Amino acid sequence: MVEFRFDIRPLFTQPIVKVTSNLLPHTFRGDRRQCLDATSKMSEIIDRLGQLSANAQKLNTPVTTAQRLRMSENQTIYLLADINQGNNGAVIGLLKVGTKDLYLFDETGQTRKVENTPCILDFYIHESRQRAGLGKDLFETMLADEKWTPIKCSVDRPSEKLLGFLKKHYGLVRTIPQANNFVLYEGFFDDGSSSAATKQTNGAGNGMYITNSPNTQLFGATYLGEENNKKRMQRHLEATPNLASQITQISPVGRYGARRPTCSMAEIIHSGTTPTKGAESGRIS
Ligand SMILES: CC(=O)SCCNC(=O)CCNC(=O)[C@H](O)C(C)(C)COP(=O)(O)OP(=O)(O)OC[C@H]1O[C@@H](n2cnc3c(N)ncnc32)[C@H](O)[C@@H]1OP(=O)(O)O
Repeated sequence: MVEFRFDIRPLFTQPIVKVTSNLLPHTFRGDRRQCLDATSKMSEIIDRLGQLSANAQKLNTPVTTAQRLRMSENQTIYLLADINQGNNGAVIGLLKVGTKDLYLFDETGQTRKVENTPCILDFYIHESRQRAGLGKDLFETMLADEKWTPIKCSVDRPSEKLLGFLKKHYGLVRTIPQANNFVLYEGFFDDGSSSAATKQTNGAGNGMYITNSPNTQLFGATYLGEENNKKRMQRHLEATPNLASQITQISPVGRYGARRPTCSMAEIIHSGTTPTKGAESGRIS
């Protein structure tokens, strides 16, 4: 347990408090002087717990510091304390969460940009109190407060212990492979609304769309939550007979879309006219 030189109890009027960029517990009430005192103490608590979490995960630098929280716009730290410990009480654990815009692969390997993805960013329970259900208490409080469900959370580089925790308490096992450090579980993209979290409030509705597909180039972003999208596109295709062939002719992006070098042999054969498809790919028919 993590004890401090000061009494933590005025900061923890309840066992779990929530702290955002103002570095004050959500329950805090006080004047300016008390406010400065509280932010200074809370900074110390966050830095200590962040360092212990980094040590536990063998990270060179902490993921969680007071400075980082102060600079963040959409991160929240939940802190768990035992106010009956010793003379000053003790802090037991930390859970940092936030939302991010991420490019993610779905189950079919399609890339999607998901806005406001709920992310589990850092999680730590002091070694002396692990495996006693306290992590679950902290996590459940966070889920209820954020109105998130576990399956809709992405997890930033989870440790073996956290993987075990998610398996044990929420039955999360099967992951969807990603190209980044985030772990997603099967079911993340499920349900009609495709909403990554029930608390998404961005202007783009559920904020999820397929990227870089020919359809996106033709029709703009395809919002997956719209049940009528397929029908809308079908109607559009029927009304525009050439469109289906245009879709296949649209130049791809990335290295496949790069301009090919002119084939000088083809130029000689065709007297400087545009190379044929065969010549373009290096073959002379
Ligand atoms: C995105 C990230 O934050 S990744 C980093 C996650 N944090 C860490 O790895 C730091 C060290 N670990 C911890 O702080 C804690 O173990 C936490 C936060 C992962 C879980 O908190 P706890 O209070 O221990 O969880 P709780 O008691 O509710 O659940 C216990 C389950 O968690 C997992 N777990 C917890 N401790 C361990 C451990 N030492 N070894 C293996 N699994 C563990 C197990 O599944 C365990 O169930 P079991 O005892 O039946 O095997």
